[in-house]
Amino acid sequence: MAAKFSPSLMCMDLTQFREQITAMNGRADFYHVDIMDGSYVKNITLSPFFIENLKKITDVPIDVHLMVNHPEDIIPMCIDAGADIISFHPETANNKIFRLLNQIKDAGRRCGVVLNPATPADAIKEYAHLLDKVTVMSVDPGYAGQKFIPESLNKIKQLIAMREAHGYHYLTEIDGSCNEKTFNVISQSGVDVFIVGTSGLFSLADNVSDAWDKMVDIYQREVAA
Ligand SMILES: O=C(CO)[C@@H](O)[C@H](O)[C@H](O)COP(=O)(O)O
Ligand SMILES: [Co+2]
Repeated sequence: MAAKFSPSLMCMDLTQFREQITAMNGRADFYHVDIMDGSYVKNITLSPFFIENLKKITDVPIDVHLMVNHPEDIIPMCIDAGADIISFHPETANNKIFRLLNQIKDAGRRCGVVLNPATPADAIKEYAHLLDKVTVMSVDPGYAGQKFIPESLNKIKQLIAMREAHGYHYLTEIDGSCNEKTFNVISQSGVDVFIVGTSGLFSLADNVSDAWDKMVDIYQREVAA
């Protein structure tokens, strides 16, 4: 399967919201929307209000990454705002994981979980059959621009092996510091989706179309190397 790219929109230039989204609409496989509560992680970024406005100018699937202590409070807002895929951190929902995954699925949306660098792959084994996507964090959650954690690559390989062994259908995805320095090692893990933020995409050029072309060139050069 060819690599899929999902720009992390907390890293976009919000002064150019419409221009950047229009330029990426024919190119992005998903839009990654980080929602934080200032408590689970000490940062606050995008919101259901952002999703609602994004939805007006795109058909690209909107993929929400919830970094919040109470995903049950935010999931209904994301569904109402038009999110297509909703993922949360399993540590924040251990006493309600089946209820939340089924709530997302019953609304006709896709569901996923996001694994912190310290959370093992087999944490998902009781509900892996329900998941449409598993995201592996390759930085501790909360901020853009952090250093890549190479231990995350083995987890992706384990998730792919579990998928093959049991016939699960989830996509695998990596979030954190996907860029020129890491594209090659990440691609060797077999991951399906790369989330690209400041270092991998938005900092490459002022114009996001040029930045996208550069990113693809860099990816092809690094992965072929
Ligand atoms: O969830 C997060 C951070 O908690 C990510 O989605 C970042 O938005 C992304 O990793 C930024 O990209 P980099 O700056 O790491 O390249
Ligand atoms: Co994220």
